[in-house]
Parts: sequence; C-alpha cells; structure tokens
Amino acid sequence: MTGVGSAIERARRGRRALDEEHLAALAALADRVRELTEAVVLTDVEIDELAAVGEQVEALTGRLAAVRRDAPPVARYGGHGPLRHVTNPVTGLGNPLAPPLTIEFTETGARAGFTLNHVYEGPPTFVHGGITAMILDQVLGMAAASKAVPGVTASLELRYRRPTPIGVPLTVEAEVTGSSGRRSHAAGRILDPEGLVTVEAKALFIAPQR
Ligand SMILES: CCCCC/C=C\C/C=C\C/C=C\C/C=C\CCCC(=O)SCCNC(=O)CCNC(=O)[C@H](O)C(C)(C)COP(=O)(O)OP(=O)(O)OC[C@H]1O[C@@H](n2cnc3c(N)ncnc32)[C@H](O)[C@@H]1OP(=O)(O)O
Repeated sequence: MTGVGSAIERARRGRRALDEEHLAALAALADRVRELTEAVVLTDVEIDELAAVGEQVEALTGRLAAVRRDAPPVARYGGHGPLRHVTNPVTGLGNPLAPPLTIEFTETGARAGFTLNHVYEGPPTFVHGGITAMILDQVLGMAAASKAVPGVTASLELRYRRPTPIGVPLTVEAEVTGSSGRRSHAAGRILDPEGLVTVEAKALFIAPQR
C-alpha cells in the first residue's frame, strides 16, 4: 500500500490502545496540566516562586518521561469500538493543548459548545485567529467524515467577521455542502453567546489515494 491514507491507517493500527481506565487517568492528568497552563499564563507570583515552581514542574516532567512511547496512544470508542485519536489537539482528552471540544454529530454535520480561556488569547481579550482556524478545520473535517468521505484538508478558507471573545460560551457548527468522489466540501462557523457569527469557514477535504 502507498499514499497518505494507508500511511495514516497503518500508523493508527500500529499504536497500542489504552483501556478506558488508563484513558480516564490520562485525561485527568491532561486536565491538571490545562489548569497549570492557565495558571502560568495568569500568575503574578514573585520571581523566586516562578523559579521554584519551574524546578518542581521539571521534576514532574522527568517522572512522566521516564517511560516513554515513540508516538501518542490511541483508544477504542467505548473500550471496544473503532480506534480514535485521543491526543488530537482540538478534541483529544489526553492532550493538554486541546481545549478539549466534545463534538456531537447532527443531521447535517457536527457541532460543539466550548469556552476558551486566556491560554488561547491573541489580541487582548480575544481568541487567536489560528486557534479558531484549527477548531473549524477539525469540526468541518469531522462533519465531512461523518456525512461524506473522510479526508485530509486540501483547502480552508476563513472569514473573520468579528473578534471571538475569551471566557464566554461559544458554539461551532458545520455541515457538509457537497461531495464527489474523493472530495467533500463543508461549511461552518463559530457563534458568540448572542448567536452572532465571529468566524466563517469553507473547506475541501480529499481522501488520500491509497
Ligand atoms: C483510510 C483513509 C483515511 C483518510 C482520511 C484521513 C484522515 C481523516 C480521518 C478522519 C477524519 C475525521 C475528522 C477530522 C478530519 C479533518 C480535520 C483536520 C485534518 C487535517 O488537519 S489534515 C492536515 C492538513 N492537510 C494536509 O496535510 C493535506 C496535504 N495534502 C495532501 O495530502 C494532498 O495534496 C491531497 C491528499 C489533499 C491531494 O493529493 P492527491 O495526490 O490525492 O491530489 P490530486 O492531485 O490527485 O487531486 C485530487 C483532486 O482534488 C483536487 N485538489 C487537490 N488539492 C486541491 C485544493 N487544494 N483545492 C482544490 N482542489 C484540489 C485536484 O484538482 C483533483 O481534482 P480532479 O480529480 O477533478 O482532477
């Protein structure tokens, strides 16, 4: 087999799957690290305390790195379903970088509610545009995968209509707008608490040739 699609399949199958108990423990650790990251971004402690905490964090990193995988793990849906990517940077419960988003599938696509803290700030009080792009890429991709053909992002077009606020409940929604052969088209948006669109997106996903 050649091509990106088969390479993704092979890489996922070659990874050791976590059981549900192990995944829950990893997710709990990732939550604590999310709290740590927000605390780092907002801390106002003295310089000596910054250095002291840094030393403790370095020691904790050493404990985790003591037994290391070559690549992130996967897990099975519900413990025995298909393999899922548990460290995805948007949805991964096991990735502290991920907000994380819990995506639900709708009749026409996918949606999720989420709130972003100051870790994701770009312009003061607003979400960084690269973060909203990443979220839209993922949710449009999952809409396409669930309603049309799973594929990699070939193009992503964004229109930032108004700033996306930090610290308030946001919604992201996406729907499939067409598909043919290996190609799926999707459209979506991020909405603020008043239902106003902050970012609009259109994307093309292409199933890699095997
Ligand atoms: C078992 C297979 C699984 C495969 C799916 C893999 C993953 C998806 C799995 C689950 C999905 C679930 C949810 C999440 C999904 C997505 C969220 C985030 C995804 C990413 O974060 S993903 C990383 C960023 N992404 C890349 O890293 C892509 C790099 N890139 C490539 O891997 C190639 O570039 C590729 C494969 C895109 C095309 O390669 P290729 O060799 O197959 O292309 P080819 O030339 O044959 O084009 C075929 C037809 O598409 C037209 N076409 C091509 N490109 C176009 C473009 N940009 N605009 C308009 N049309 C375009 C041509 O014009 C032609 O059209 P025509 O057939 O009519 O001539």
